[in-house]
Amino acid sequence: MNIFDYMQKYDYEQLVFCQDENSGLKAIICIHDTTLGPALGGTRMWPYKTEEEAIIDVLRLGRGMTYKNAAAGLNIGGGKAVIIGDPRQHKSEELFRAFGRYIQGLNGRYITAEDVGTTVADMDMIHLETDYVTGVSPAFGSSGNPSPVTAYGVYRGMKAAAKLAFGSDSLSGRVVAVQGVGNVAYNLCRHLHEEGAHLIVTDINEENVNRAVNDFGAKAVGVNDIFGVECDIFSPCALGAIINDDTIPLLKAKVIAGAANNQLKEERHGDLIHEMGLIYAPDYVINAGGVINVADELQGYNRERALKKVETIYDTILKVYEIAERDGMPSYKAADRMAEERIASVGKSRNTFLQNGKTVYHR
Ligand SMILES: NC(=O)C1=CN([C@@H]2O[C@H](COP(=O)(O)OP(=O)(O)OC[C@H]3O[C@@H](n4cnc5c(N)ncnc54)[C@H](O)[C@@H]3O)[C@@H](O)[C@H]2O)C=CC1
Ligand SMILES: CC(C)CC(=O)C(=O)O
Repeated sequence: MNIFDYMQKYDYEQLVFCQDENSGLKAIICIHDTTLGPALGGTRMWPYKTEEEAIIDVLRLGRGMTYKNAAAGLNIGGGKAVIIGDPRQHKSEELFRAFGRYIQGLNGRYITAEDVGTTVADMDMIHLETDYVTGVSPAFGSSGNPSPVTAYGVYRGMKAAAKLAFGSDSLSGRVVAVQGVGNVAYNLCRHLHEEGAHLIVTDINEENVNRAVNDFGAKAVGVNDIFGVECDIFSPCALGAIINDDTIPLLKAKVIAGAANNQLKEERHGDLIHEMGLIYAPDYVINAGGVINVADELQGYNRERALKKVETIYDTILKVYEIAERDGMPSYKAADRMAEERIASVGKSRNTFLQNGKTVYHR
């Protein structure tokens, strides 16, 4: 991979490699675009097989955050970080503190939070070294674990998608197939169960499957069977690239609405599901609840205000479909257009000179 060519193609600002021999830290921070504000996005800890795999992941995820934050109406740019390592084996105070010092060194250009493989306890350790971390324990005045709020946003977005597909946003009696019932999807299943939806779930982690079966009466199926089950809504809540050549022909759902980042393996898969008449709630629009919640901390956290904003994901999904219909394009492209237009217009207005006109938040 030619990194500079790729960065130029998608207009990345900065890629930071962090290593600390003492703690074993190997991390990469990606700052994609800070037109709207400091880059905010979580830190993923994952046992990447190669360094290239980690670089590609952080670049894709960081750019996704630019679009997510812009589409959510936040004054926040896009970035992400990855730590190469197994979250079950390689976590330590030294590692997260070393990582926190690298974040502090960026002086607010990048602000972190949780993602797959990291927890509130990890953010607390990062917080020992830097202020530029959100999703820290509520005891510090922070918003805590973003997953339940992400789940609430996905639930709201799923209702909007149901309205578009079925003419009613009620999920009562609807069958929802959920792939991956981890932190976000467990909370999503709770909302769906409370509204009277029927759940079909799968996960590579048996404990997580059993929890959904016991708590919400979900039906469990095998990991490869989830794509082809009879259902109204397919909800991808595990990892990315799950809408692809192998899975699309199996889908029986009319709606795709889930929490996972980067659900489309390639853009053409978004075109394909559009041609098939499926309603697709673009991933970064529907899963913005967590980042809306942690971004609220930058103004002094107010949960009520954050949840009110998360509720608007419902309207944002409807707006994306308005643009899609107006401009005759698939929903994923309409979401990109909406985000890009906002970044371009705010970027233009920032051309006016301001003494000390910094966009970095000081907490
Ligand atoms: N936690 C948050 O607030 C946010 C999460 N997301 C995205 O939502 C997704 C889920 O996030 P979390 O719930 O926090 O992660 P998590 O790690 O708690 O849950 C993911 C679940 O998927 C399962 N899984 C992994 N591969 C699988 C496979 N092939 N088949 C079935 N199950 C599989 C895992 O065992 C786990 O239970 C991720 O893609 C994440 O990037 C996006 C926005 C915010
Ligand atoms: C988990 C969030 C707080 C931020 C993020 O990285 C995301 O939305 O993917």
